[in-house]
Amino acid sequence: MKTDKKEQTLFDHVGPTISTDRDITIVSKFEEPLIVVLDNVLSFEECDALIKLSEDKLQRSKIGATREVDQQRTSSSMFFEENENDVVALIEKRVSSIMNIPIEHAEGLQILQYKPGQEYKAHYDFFASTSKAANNNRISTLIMYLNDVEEGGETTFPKVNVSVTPKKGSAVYFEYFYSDQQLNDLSLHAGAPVIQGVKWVATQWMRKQRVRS
Ligand SMILES: O=C(O)CCC(=O)C(=O)O
Ligand SMILES: [Fe+2]
Repeated sequence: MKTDKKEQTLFDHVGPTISTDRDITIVSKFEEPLIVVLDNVLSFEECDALIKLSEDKLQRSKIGATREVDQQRTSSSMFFEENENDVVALIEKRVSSIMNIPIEHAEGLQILQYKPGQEYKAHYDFFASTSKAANNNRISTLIMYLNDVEEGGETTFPKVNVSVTPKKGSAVYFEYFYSDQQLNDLSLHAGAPVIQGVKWVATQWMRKQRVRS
């Protein structure tokens, strides 16, 4: 007999809200792989501050171990250093409680900007098992939306038919640390092309082991 027992998840919050220094609302949940839409993750002031702090530092996004510019990802981006300023420090703390992973496992917060026509084609956030980075692989992601997008720019999970519309201050969380690799493979996702307006997001990736001292 096949037992459909669900696998343990990293995200362990129960009930409709997560209490951090802000009360974060759980808007919706897709169960396996776990994909959670969250509201009230960032204040509008924090969204504006992150955009302002990163605006002058944006560069064409690079991907993979070779850090090459690629058609896969046409956005512009930058990384904050850990604890780079008070806004980032407070957000990192909050994000760590949402993701239920110690801050020492967090990569630097990444800011992405997409203009009309720009996108991030379907990909996995974890590194291929053949890659050196897989020794301390990513296990979960939180994508925070820093503005409303006029048209387009949804985060889509094509294998499970989930689509999340950017909304200023809200976020989508997902994880891919299941022992069943088939579940991890369902976390394939994309940033759909922006049609009208600009899209800004902040992405937090967590690693299995610590990356900060
Ligand atoms: O922009 C998006 O909606 C997706 C971003 C993303 O997948 C990432 O930063 O890894
Ligand atoms: Fe991603």
